[in-house]
Parts: sequence; C-alpha cells; structure tokens
Amino acid sequence: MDIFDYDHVQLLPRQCRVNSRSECDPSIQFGPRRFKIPAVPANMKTVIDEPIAEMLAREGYFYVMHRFDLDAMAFARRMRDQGLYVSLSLGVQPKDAELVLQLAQSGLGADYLTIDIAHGHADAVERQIAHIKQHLPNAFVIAGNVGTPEAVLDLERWGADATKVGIGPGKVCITRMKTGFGTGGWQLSAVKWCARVASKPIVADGGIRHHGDIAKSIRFGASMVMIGSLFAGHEESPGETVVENGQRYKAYFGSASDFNKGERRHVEGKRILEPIKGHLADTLVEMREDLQSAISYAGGKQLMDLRKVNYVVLGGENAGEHLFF
Ligand SMILES: NC(=O)C1=CN([C@@H]2O[C@H](COP(=O)(O)OP(=O)(O)OC[C@H]3O[C@@H](n4cnc5c(N)ncnc54)[C@H](OP(=O)(O)O)[C@@H]3O)[C@@H](O)[C@H]2O)C=CC1
Ligand SMILES: Nc1nc2c(ncn2[C@@H]2O[C@H](COP(=O)(O)O)[C@@H](O)[C@H]2O)c(=O)[nH]1
Repeated sequence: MDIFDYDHVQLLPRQCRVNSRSECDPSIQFGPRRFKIPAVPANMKTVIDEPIAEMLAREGYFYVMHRFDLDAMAFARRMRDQGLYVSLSLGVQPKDAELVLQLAQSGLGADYLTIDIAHGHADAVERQIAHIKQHLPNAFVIAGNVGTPEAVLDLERWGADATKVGIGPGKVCITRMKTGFGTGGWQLSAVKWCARVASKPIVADGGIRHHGDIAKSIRFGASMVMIGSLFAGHEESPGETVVENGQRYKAYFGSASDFNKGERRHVEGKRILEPIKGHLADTLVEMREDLQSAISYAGGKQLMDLRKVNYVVLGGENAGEHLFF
C-alpha cells in the first residue's frame, strides 16, 4: 500500500489547453447542488457560525453548520425564510433522532445532513442513516468519519450518499496520540484507498494546510474537502480574538476538546491560536483562483481534469517509485 501525505506529493503538469486561467471551472456538483469550489469549512464551533453559513449559502459555497449549542430548528427556519438551502450536522444521540423528526414534521426538511462522529464506522450511524432515509428521504446524507475502505463500503451500503474520510489528521486532533489510531500523517493515501472502492462521493476531512492540498485531494478521489484551521483565522471567524505581542489571533479548538465539550471526558482535541489573515470572502476567492491555476497545470478546463494527472512521491525510501505515466 502506498503511504504518503499532502506534503509528500507533487502533481505533474500536462500541456496547457487554455489561454487564461479564467477559462478553468473549479465548481463541483455535490448532491443536489453545484458549488463554486470543492471546499467546505469544518462543522466546528470556531470555524462556522450562522452569519458565515448564510454568507456561504448566499454566495454559492457549500456549508455544514455545526451541531454544538445550536437551536437547529430556528437556524433551519431562518435559512428557509431567506430562500437558502439547509445543511446541518447530526450526532447519534436521541436528541439528534428527534431533530430529524422535527425537521420532517415541520416541513422545513433539510437539503444536506452530515452525521459526524469520531468513529463513524458504527451501528449507531447505520441506525441514524436509516432514520433519516425514512423521515427525510430527499436529504443528501454525508456520514463519517471513517478511515478505511471497509468502512466506506459499509456506510454506502447503509445508505450514505457521501462518506467523510479522516480520523485524526486535523490540526487540533490528538486522537493519534491519545489512542494510537488514525489517518494522521497518511491522510492523502487514506483518501486514495477509500476513493478506490467508493461508488459515491468522498469528503476528504482534515490535514489541509495549503490551497494546493485541495487539488491533491481531488486528484486522489475526493469530491469535497473539509477544512478547519485554514478557515479558522479570519476576521469573521467565530473563535475568540486573542492579541499576543501585537499579533491578532483567533482561537481554534477541536470539537472533542474540553473547550468544546465543557468537560474532560474522552478528550481528543486541543486548542490553538490561528493568526488572523484577513477576510473569509477574500480567501474563498483566492482558493477558487488557485484551483483554476491547478486545473490549468493539469492541462484541463474542469475540476475533474485534475484526476488525469500523474504525480511523484518525494523523499523516503520509496522516492521516485510513483511516477505514473
Ligand atoms: N475526525 C476526527 O478524527 C475526530 C473528530 N471528532 C469530532 O468531535 C466531535 C465529537 O465527536 P464524538 O465524541 O464522536 O461525538 P459525540 O459526543 O456525539 O459522540 C458520539 C456517540 O458515539 C459514542 N462514541 C464516540 N466515540 C466512540 C468510539 N470510539 N467507540 C464507540 N462509541 C463511541 C459516544 O459515546 P461515549 O462518549 O459514551 O463513548 C456517543 O454516544 C464530532 O464533530 C467529531 O467529528 C472527534 C474525534 C476525532
Ligand atoms: N481528532 C479530532 N479531530 C477533530 C476534532 N475537532 C475536529 N476534528 C476534525 O478536524 C477536521 C479539521 O482539520 P484541519 O486540519 O483542517 O484543521 C475537522 O473537520 C474534523 O474532522 C477533535 O477534537 N479531535
């Protein structure tokens, strides 16, 4: 099995087929909608809040609202009142099953539902998918997180419309250190191996440190990329603003950290500070432009042309063994 992560891989250019990068289209059809870019801010409390969700929905980006201390029904109603799509997160507790019933009975429904727990290859996820499919059959269900092809096959068989791949590669993850498990350090390979067996879209979740990592995720089979830290340090980000030595930061903490949970039980996340790098809208534009450039290097015009390029794996004893022409 090839083992590599984002920093170990570089994509190889193919002859350019456009006169301007503006001819390259990085949009993606994901479930019932098409979005400007294949990237979504992580459904974490220090990454997304209601104003950011509204902005993303209005501007043609994908969003997944977090599920912590949120009145999800009120949020869904406000989105519907503005003619915006509804994309919520769910756990696997009775209150999450109850929310599905409330969304169905109120007629609000949901366009996207993301079942998002630490160990998504679980009976509780199978039950939750079945519950959603029974009561909200039109909702596009993303389920995770998982880190193996076997898990992807099971979640798809259970009815998930997309699976989210990534156990422990996140910047505020400590799962690997606390439990010894995960895809941290080889997330891109995990995406590749999961995508090989998948018959439905894969969401690559965690470990993205540069915009080019989005193109790499697409190359290895992802259709959407979930990103926490790169989105957490903006003026609009919901985390607390902290000033240290004249530099402004936003707090970014894991959903399984004691900061999010409010208790020290099964803590698998930490808190860090992300330097504030400007406005979210500007980063989204830059991400789109960088993807347009990437598609042009791929010798293509569409996002999926990225899948056609060769790559090299740098460094290590396997260096040079992965030149696929
Ligand atoms: N991508 C990643 O690597 C990780 C992401 N996270 C994120 O943190 C948030 C909180 O996660 P989580 O604690 O799962 O959410 P929840 O607190 O909603 O827990 C989900 C349910 O699954 C149970 N559960 C959790 N982990 C396991 C496990 N390893 N084996 C069996 N049962 C388990 C929990 O019970 P009990 O608590 O009693 O065990 C609980 O009933 C989520 O958004 C999740 O995505 C968390 C860790 C890793
Ligand atoms: N192991 C943990 N993973 C977590 C926690 N909170 C969130 N996450 C995951 O991280 C990604 C974001 O990763 P990044 O590298 O882009 O910052 C997020 O989408 C979750 O899947 C946590 O407490 N522990």
